[in-house]
Amino acid sequence: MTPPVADGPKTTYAAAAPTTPSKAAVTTANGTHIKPPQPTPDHKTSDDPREDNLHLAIAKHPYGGAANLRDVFTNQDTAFSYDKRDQLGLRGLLPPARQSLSVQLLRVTKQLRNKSTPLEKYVFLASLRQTNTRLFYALVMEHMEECLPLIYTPTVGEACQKFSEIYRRPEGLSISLEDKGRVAELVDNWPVPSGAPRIAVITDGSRILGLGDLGWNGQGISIGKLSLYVAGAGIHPRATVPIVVDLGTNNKKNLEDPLYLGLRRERPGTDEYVEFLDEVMEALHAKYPNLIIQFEDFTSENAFMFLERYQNKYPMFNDDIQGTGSVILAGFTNAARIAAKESGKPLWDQRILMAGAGSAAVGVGKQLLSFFMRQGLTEDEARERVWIFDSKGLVTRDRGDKLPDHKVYFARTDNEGKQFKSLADAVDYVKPTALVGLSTVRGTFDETVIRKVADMNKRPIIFPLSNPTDNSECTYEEAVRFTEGRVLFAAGSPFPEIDASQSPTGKRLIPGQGNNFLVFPGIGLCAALCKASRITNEIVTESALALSDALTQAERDEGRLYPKTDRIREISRDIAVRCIQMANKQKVANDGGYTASMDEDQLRTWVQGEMWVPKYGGADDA
Ligand SMILES: NC(=O)C1=CN([C@@H]2O[C@H](COP(=O)(O)OP(=O)(O)OC[C@H]3O[C@@H](n4cnc5c(N)ncnc54)[C@H](OP(=O)(O)O)[C@@H]3O)[C@@H](O)[C@H]2O)C=CC1
Ligand SMILES: CC(=O)C(=O)O
Ligand SMILES: [Mg+2]
Repeated sequence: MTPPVADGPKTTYAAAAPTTPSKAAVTTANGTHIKPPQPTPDHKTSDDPREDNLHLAIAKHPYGGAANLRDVFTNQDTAFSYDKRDQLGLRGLLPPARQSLSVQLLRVTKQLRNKSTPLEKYVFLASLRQTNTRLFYALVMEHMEECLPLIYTPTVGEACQKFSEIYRRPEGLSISLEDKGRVAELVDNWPVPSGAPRIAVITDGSRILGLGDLGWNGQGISIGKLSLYVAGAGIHPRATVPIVVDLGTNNKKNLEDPLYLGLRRERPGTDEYVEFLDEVMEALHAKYPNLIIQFEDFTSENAFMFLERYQNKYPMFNDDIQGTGSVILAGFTNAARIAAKESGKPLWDQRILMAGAGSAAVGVGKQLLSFFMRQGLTEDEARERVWIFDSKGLVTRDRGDKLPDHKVYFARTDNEGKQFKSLADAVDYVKPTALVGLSTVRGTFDETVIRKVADMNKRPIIFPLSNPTDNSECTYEEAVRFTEGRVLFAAGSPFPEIDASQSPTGKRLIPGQGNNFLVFPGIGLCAALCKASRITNEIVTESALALSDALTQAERDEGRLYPKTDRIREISRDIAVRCIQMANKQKVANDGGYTASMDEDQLRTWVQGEMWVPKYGGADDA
């Protein structure tokens, strides 16, 4: 992520000693010893981004030992062995004690916990990532549940709002409209050899979480998402490219802020926008043909437009439309099973009212159709079970306003001329079994709305999914209180559990976190490993089914709708396996038949072996 120091020779990344777990024989679950076929010639390059033991290749730096400490990927700080200190010219530049990664972890955990606010913790963690990448990821992975809300939602929201203010040093690519015509040159400046980067997250900062247009400050979202690719799916940090395309901002506050680091201009019209994005996509693809590009936090109309424009041309997906659709399909399937069991009604007998009709809501609505269709409903019957509600009320064909294309599919025609301006009225009309919130507006699920849905259902499904926490349609505490603890709940940002002593049911209650971070790392890992030429809708749906299946019996017994987040690596691996199988079925895997030749156990072992682990290697971890 952070480029290596600029004042020395290029990193020795390409020359690092290769590890070749994929060539090793695989022992399957039944004990068979099978040697997988050899990879295609370009499958393993000397740039292989899994390469972890880069420090082995560091030579004594011509500008002095200190330069070795400044390379964030190779730096081990106090863990450098005495031999290596001699070899690299580090004697005297480090404290005398030599400490292992685990002792370093104790120190940084303490330092993190000594910070008082989430934003201070965010800044501390960002500084650690920019100083010693492996220690940062070891910390995040050791304390996943504690760190996730700091490097991701909700804290990343506040960090993006103040991104220019808390800026310390550059991370990622900033491609601005001023660079039009020379984007390829900028991409060439990215200091990682061609072939190595596997995943980019690109935002234009125009709709960051539910916080609106933050312009260049949206770079924090690309960085946050890619940190989860590394921590959650084992993508090598140097194989990630956080990108902000800066086309200006319509955020007056940013434009007037002397500290703001983006372009000081308003956003251009659609034609200029598209021409620029085309240039960016071409430049990235030309240098890195297998790069997976995740679109993140574009305004809804642009999100749909670019997905349609690029999805059959490049290996890309839109996380807000497709990732969110997948993660909510998984949680909804698990919730619907519980509700159906208790009500005795068929699994398909659901009526979903969505507050919000943007990229996320429409993405979720479309994925939910696949749930109904798997129960035997036709597409039209499935669509009849989903209602969308926007800032003007229930979306109907005869409402009188011109609907953008993405709303037309779900616009109702069965309302007999009646319009429903308040969500409470829409609830009376629809009689939903499930409320899904992707409206960006706190309080949309107020007491009246929640109590109505609670009166209609034994186990009401309520998913307030807007981020960050302050934008959530309701809190977990409210949902539990107004449903007497019967709610089946998932929110976009984390909420605290409710202790048995405070719970209306007398049992500990655990909220779900329905957030696309549970699926996008697995989808990206799949696409990167099998070099997918396209990320098809079927691959995305498969990720949802795999996530739903990932829930263990123990987790179900605790009432969870999603697996525990500290199992994210295992979940991402299993999602990647299922998605690779789907990619092979759809003939979009581009690895010369390498993954297609493995059975599921072999594939799981191979995927696991490809996942990067933050450690110094050998004796240096001791
Ligand atoms: N949990 C997760 O994994 C994810 C969560 N999200 C969250 O979803 C939210 C929405 O994202 P996105 O769809 O891209 O954003 P948009 O801004 O495109 O969509 C917001 C939608 O909400 C509607 N809306 C606004 N006010 C109200 C209201 N009072 N009642 C009902 N609807 C209202 C808007 O109406 P109109 O169309 O009339 O303007 C619009 O349709 C964000 O907060 C984002 O953080 C997004 C992706 C993933
Ligand atoms: C989670 C996410 O992608 C969003 O809130 O936009
Ligand atoms: Mg998003």
